[in-house]
Amino acid sequence: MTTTLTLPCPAKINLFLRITGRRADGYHNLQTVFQLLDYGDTLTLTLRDDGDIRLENALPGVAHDDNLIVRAAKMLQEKSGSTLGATLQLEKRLPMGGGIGGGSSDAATTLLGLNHLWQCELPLEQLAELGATLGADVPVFVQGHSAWAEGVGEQLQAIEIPEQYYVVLRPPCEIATREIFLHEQLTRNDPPIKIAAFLGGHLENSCEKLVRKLYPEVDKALIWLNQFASAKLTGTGSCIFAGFENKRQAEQVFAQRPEQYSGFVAKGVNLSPLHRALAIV
Ligand SMILES: C[C@](O)(CO)[C@H](O)COP(=O)(O)OP(=O)(O)OC[C@H]1O[C@@H](n2ccc(N)nc2=O)[C@H](O)[C@@H]1O
Ligand SMILES: Nc1ncnc2c1ncn2[C@@H]1O[C@H](COP(=O)(O)OP(=O)(O)OP(=O)(O)O)[C@@H](O)[C@H]1O
Repeated sequence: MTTTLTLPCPAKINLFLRITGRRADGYHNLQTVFQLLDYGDTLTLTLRDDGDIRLENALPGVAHDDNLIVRAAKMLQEKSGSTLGATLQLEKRLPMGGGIGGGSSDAATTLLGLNHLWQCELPLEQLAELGATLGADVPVFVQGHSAWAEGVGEQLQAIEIPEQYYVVLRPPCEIATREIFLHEQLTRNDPPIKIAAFLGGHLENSCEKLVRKLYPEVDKALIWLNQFASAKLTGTGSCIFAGFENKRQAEQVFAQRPEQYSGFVAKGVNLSPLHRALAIV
């Protein structure tokens, strides 16, 4: 029986983001394409038979019980009726408040990892539904495929995207998703498009104009990266990205970045590294 698993929590970028309306509960209906990346956090999950859920390393500013990893584990315990517990160790690489889905991906890896260790055998659809209550980006990480998404990101259609290398830069600021979605100047009336429009053209992120205005550091970073390739905001920021045909080109651009930008180079992948590791295809 497996008692320990070490699993990836990949990042995502939104290749474009349209906001098509606002629901009665205040959440926004979106159209986006989630591109999964082969870079992210790493989570080690070890079985405990006393039922406790213990995350060993705290994140700055996040209380133990508020961490999405702990919340996901407790939720699965409750839904599955399992009496088992887990010790969890997180190696955090993804910047928080970056629009690259770090917290959501950690939660998804927790759900899939514990589903396996505790032998709950809940199907991915049910785990995605559970995950959606923790964060709008959890379902795509649970389903594990780059996807066209609608609704608040839970209506997913897996798609194959030509694999490219991305430079992802993190300007020196953190942006709360909530702040952008609550802002009165956010564009909320993008006409809905069909998937063919994405496949055939160049689409924008509807949060970008507002984020550039509120966060001049993001504006500056986009101007810098745009010298090399078309650069865009992911999610509600603060990270930005640009795609390149090969790893060498991406690494050359990344190496020239001004020192105030952190970030990474990653390959866009259609199948999640998590699903590859768990051999769920
Ligand atoms: C912008 C995206 O990153 C695109 O992938 C996601 O939709 C955001 O997902 P997330 O960070 O998991 O967001 P959540 O933690 O679910 O929501 C944070 C806050 O953002 C607002 N929110 C979020 C998603 C959405 N479709 N509409 C919203 O209005 C809500 O005020 C919510 O309280
Ligand atoms: N395991 C976790 N990792 C990161 N953030 C977490 C975690 N658990 C709780 N949080 C909280 O969630 C907030 C959002 O974190 P996250 O890294 O997912 O932001 P994001 O990259 O903007 O996400 P998204 O792309 O989904 O908008 C953090 O500021 C933090 O307070």
